[in-house]
Amino acid sequence: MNVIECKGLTKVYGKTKALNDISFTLTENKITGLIGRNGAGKTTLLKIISGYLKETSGEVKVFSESPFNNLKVSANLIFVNEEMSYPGSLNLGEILKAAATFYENLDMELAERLMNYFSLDLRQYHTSLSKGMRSTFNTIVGISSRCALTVYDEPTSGMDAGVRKDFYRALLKDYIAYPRTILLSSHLLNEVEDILEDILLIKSGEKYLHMAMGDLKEYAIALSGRSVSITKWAEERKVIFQKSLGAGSSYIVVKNDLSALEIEQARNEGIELMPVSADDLCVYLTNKTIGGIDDVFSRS
Ligand SMILES: Nc1ncnc2c1ncn2[C@@H]1O[C@H](COP(=O)(O)OP(=O)(O)OP(=O)(O)O)[C@@H](O)[C@H]1O
Repeated sequence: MNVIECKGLTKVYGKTKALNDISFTLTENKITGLIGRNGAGKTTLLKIISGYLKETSGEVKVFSESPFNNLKVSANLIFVNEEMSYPGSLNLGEILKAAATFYENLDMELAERLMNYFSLDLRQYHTSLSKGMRSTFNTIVGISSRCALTVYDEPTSGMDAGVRKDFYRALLKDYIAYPRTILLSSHLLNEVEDILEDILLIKSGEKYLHMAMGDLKEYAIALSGRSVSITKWAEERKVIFQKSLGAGSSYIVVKNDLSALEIEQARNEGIELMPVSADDLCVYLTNKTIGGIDDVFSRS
């Protein structure tokens, strides 16, 4: 079943086109990572899906309905981000109780065990929490609500490394026990790649790719060797990333569509072929230039 369907989704803020003609479909019970650089449009996309913002044009359907101001959609969806605010008069325990009246699958026992593990007191107030503790509480609400669609926007912002790891582990464990559709945004693919099944990469408001994590790991290949040989290989294909290694050597990343014959030919020319990590590849694909930051310092 399709949980999210976007067709030609566009969002314009004044003169800024935050999303430009994005189309994709998410099927149920998968964890998808929405990856993109600062300003790529991740928050805008997640807010439209979650019904907080209206699209400018195109179509978005969540559980086959338009999500904007739609109570039926919001009862089955939780959007977790750092802007989550709660009535100041309620303590954390009361917030959880109020959430349980809206989210019928909320597991209060799990929420309390997670609160205890992360040293959060049910009697504390949201406003008195540190940034990292607020994120931790918000993610506890997100996990224990067990909504059919859980949307996280940079859920670990402010958390220390230990809490981040624990959060992703808790999310994965609960997801395995209670499968649901999870869409989470991050700039840092290496932090989330172990729990992702699919990746949706956006760049400057446009969909760049949407594929299984396993396919992303095979998407590109790096060639390293003498610059004269590498230049020849680069001429024949689209280069995703390139850098000089000094002493007449270069490194390029290209799409992994080399034939067995080409691979043999490259090796015979003394070129080393290497895999490219999914994390590095996402950075290269979303760089503004194919040389990355080195281009700024290059005078030639
Ligand atoms: N309320 C707004 N008014 C005007 N422009 C906005 C508004 N919200 C976002 N934008 C612009 O839309 C674009 C996408 O912003 P968005 O916050 O969706 O990106 P993002 O990928 O979530 O970024 P980050 O990773 O930095 O949080 C940016 O150019 C941003 O400046």
